[in-house]
Amino acid sequence: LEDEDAKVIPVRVALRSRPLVPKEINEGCQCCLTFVPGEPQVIVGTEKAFTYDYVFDPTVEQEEVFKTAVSSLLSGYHATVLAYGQTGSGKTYSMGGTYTAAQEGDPSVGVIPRVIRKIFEEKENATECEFCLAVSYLEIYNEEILDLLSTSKDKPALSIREDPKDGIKVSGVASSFTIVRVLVWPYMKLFCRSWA
Ligand SMILES: Nc1ncnc2c1ncn2[C@@H]1O[C@H](COP(=O)(O)OP(=O)(O)OP(=O)(O)O)[C@@H](O)[C@H]1O
Repeated sequence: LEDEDAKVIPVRVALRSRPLVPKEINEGCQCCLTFVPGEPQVIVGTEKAFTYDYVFDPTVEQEEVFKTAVSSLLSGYHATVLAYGQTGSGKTYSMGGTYTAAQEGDPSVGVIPRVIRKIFEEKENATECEFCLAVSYLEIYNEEILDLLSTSKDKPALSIREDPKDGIKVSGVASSFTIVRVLVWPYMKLFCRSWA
């Protein structure tokens, strides 16, 4: 990397605030954040201001979150979308963790199904390229790595290793598939079931 490139931080942080859910409205809860129009800034209470790379207020829809967070999906870089937040804050909703095929085309669809759709659209357009697609699905819980696509009843904990040639690898991950889009949706169902 050139000196200038080395300074670029390859992590962008977006804050998403979800709308109040019916239970909160019934209990008389109120939003304690103020959003600064045109600025990626949020004010907590009256004076504590925080600035992020992006701020999505409660009116922002899934499409905009996806476009912003995953804009350069096929630009040739490894990419990670990490949802972080307290329980009930909207991680599963944002990531699309409750996806069902009946939701196809609905504005409420989250990041993961949108990424899958986008990859297959781009693949169909780039007829001059050869693609190899694979998917695996791991959960890290209590410092154990589990393969959520494993069909065995007692999922064995997997270990993570660093390979000098291939980098970080989870050994023993049995569930990598080459896939065509029609086969992804059953896996999405399996993802969402495992998540629940
Ligand atoms: N942007 C949003 N618009 C509308 N409803 C939302 C939004 N984000 C979250 N919700 C709703 O808020 C509730 C909690 O969201 P969700 O289950 O995604 O939280 P979570 O962070 O995954 O929680 P947990 O860590 O407990 O699994 C759900 O009913 C979800 O549908």
